[in-house]
Amino acid sequence: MMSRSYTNLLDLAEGNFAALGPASGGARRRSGSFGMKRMSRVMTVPGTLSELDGEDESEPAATNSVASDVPSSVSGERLLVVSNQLPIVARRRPDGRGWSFSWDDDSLLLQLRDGIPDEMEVLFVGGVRADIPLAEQDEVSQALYDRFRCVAVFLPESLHDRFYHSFCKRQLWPLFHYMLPFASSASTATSSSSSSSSSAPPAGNGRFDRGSWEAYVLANKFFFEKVVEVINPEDDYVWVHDYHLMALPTFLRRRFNRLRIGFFLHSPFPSSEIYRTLPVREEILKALLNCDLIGFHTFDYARHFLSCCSRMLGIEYQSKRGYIGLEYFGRTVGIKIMPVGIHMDQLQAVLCLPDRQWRVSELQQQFEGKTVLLGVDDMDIFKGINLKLLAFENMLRTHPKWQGRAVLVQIAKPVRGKGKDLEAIEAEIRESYNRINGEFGRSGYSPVVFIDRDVSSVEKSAYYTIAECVVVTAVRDGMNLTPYEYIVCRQGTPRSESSSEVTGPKKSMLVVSEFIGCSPSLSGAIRVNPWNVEATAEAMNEAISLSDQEKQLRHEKHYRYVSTHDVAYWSKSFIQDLERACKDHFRRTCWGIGLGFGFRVVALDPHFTKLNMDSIVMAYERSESRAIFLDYDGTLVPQTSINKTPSSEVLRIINTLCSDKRNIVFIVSGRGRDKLGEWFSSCPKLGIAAEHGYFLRYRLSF
Ligand SMILES: O=P(O)(O)OC[C@H]1O[C@H](O[C@H]2O[C@H](CO)[C@@H](O)[C@H](O)[C@H]2O)[C@H](O)[C@@H](O)[C@@H]1O
Repeated sequence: MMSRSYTNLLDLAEGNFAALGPASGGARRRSGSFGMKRMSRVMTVPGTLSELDGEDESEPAATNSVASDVPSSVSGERLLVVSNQLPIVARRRPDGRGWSFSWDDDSLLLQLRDGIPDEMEVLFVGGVRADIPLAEQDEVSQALYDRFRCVAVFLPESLHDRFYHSFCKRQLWPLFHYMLPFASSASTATSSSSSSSSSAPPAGNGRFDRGSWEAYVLANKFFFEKVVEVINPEDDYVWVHDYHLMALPTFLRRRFNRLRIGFFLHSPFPSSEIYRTLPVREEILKALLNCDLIGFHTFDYARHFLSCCSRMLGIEYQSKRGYIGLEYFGRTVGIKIMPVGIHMDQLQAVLCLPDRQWRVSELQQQFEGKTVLLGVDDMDIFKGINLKLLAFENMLRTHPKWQGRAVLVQIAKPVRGKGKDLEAIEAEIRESYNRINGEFGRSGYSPVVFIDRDVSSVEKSAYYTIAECVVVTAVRDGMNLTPYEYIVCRQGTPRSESSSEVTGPKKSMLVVSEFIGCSPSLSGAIRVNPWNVEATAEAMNEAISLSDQEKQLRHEKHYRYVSTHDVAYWSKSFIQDLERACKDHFRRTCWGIGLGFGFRVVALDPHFTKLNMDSIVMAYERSESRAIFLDYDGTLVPQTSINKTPSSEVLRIINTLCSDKRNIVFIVSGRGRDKLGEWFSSCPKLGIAAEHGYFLRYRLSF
């Protein structure tokens, strides 16, 4: 059953969110991208296109837009990459005056440019990972646009808090990783938000909170406004990333009916049994369906999404020649399954750095005579770090030969979104490694080396190089690129361009959770259910005990895959499919209908035209004999009406039509003959085709 569509985007568009406080000046500005009106690609036939169709041209001229002075971009296709955060590192200048910016080379969003055709300019729209004071935001925006073609989105602090920390991190992120809030959560705990439109107390422990949802939608609108500042709707592609921005496609589609929009979800998409607990489940599905292409890392995530569309919206998918599509009001929404990869050149460049070799030697000395198992994870609640420690402890106990010989090095990268749950897990982890080191450690031997700080890429790659096995025990993870990085580091790189000698050991072993996105791609890994501590312990033992030949074979297989399915391969494939999904866009007749999240674009093949009222009236008046077939539900009574009985007004109109001797009027319906006969007993000149025509009642009188 469908839930009530709660938030009306039109309200939001009017800024009707009193409780969220005023928006920042910059983001409230409505500015168009260019001060010129552009020729439409579609030649419209008078009277056949909806009046709403002109929305694309409705943007006012640029005012205060960062892009208002960039006419050169008017021609040529561009890609706008929209994400919660820009691929930019921001640092306060040492003298405290102003900021310095650089590209974030580790950002996948930056790396994806390698798969984009050279002639396509890439622009980024997103937040800045630093607290830029309001007074400096305009200057920062201009600098980021001029130097990096990055369009900064600044959210007011309280909105950002509710959008990111409350709705994204406490509601969507856990749910998408299969963690349901407790049904009986107390109202005291974690959420700092208050609902602007609900009388329920603020939700604790991740229970759905309307105020946070409203903040999420409003934050998405801030991103939308920034896109509007720079977009050329007829030339640009927009590629939206991840779960933070799932409402954005609806804002974009409302304004630009024919815009080419892709979306990629980096997190898992959960089973429909989990997803359907989300009170705004239909709203989010419908918003995503305003895209042209929706991408997932794995077949399972896509399958879950498709079954949600089927069960919650009644939309079925079709698969043709290897492409999966959902028919949505005349548009086909493509589904793309393509796991992301790593940036080969960048990683190989790190492998060539001189200080890396030095660090590798240092680590080799430190762990001489030991077998190193390695974990590299973000410190978040789904990475299963404690499960890994428990499995390692179990291995040391059940295979005592490893005591004094095996070391688990665990790198735990701190994350931005802290929370109560994370603190509890950190305490649990600490307790585990202290216990293991207490029980099995001895002078010169610490079985667990725990590194809870961000390590440089040089240092990380050095650890990968000396590790005999990488272990990933995440209980859920969208993709997880740790195994890929490890494989490339173990392969090493030619010492010089003229030599084929390699610096890596060219053998590797992986123990990976079956609940992470990279697992299906790594057929040589030992897959484990991380909740099964004993089985994971056995897998660790097996991995480090295998012969070198076996480790080499598995390594080679993985390396072949990882090196050919890199980040450029992923983005190129996505953009190609997006182009393909949109190839008919500008040929089609389309118009927007529906309010709030019910908004969608109805698209028609150009051979269809919309009925013109004047021509119908003229044809009616001219004709000598007419056959009139009327559907019942949705035609004579509204689809949504609970009372399905025809109104007296409907009966009167039908009798008027029937009384004209030139008319033969029929109701054609799937409804039963008894009910239709009863409802239209006062229309003796009306014909009825009941039960899809299986039963016919011809007119009773002339
Ligand atoms: O913490 P957030 O700002 O909400 O971002 C979530 C995570 O995003 C990135 O990870 C996600 O994308 C990766 C690449 O597709 C995928 O491997 C991973 O499974 C996803 O969760 C980012 O790498 C993480 O650091 C963020 O925590």
